[in-house]
Amino acid sequence: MLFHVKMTVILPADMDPAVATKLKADEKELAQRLQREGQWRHLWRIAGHYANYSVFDVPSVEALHDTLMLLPLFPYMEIEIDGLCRHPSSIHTDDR
Ligand SMILES: O=C(O)C[C@H]1C=CC(=O)O1
Repeated sequence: MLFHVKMTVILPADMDPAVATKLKADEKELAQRLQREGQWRHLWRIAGHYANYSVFDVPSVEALHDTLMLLPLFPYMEIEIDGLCRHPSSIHTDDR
């Protein structure tokens, strides 16, 4: 199942910079692993914002929820999710 996910990161203004740096490094490591494994299909920065648009390919809504909760920055994110399905006018036949 494909999901379009918008993640907006809001770090507390008084967060220790060293803690923020570690969280971002851990997040990057997991994000890159999930991309290599194929669950995190797309990851795009939203220009001008500490936010991204992502596409996840996971077996279920529960799997998406569990994956997002693993993200080190999850406690500092606002997340919006839309389920995706094929558009009847799409010319791409190689996707689900
Ligand atoms: O930077 C972000 O958008 C938040 C998060 C998503 C992937 C990652 O490495 O950090």
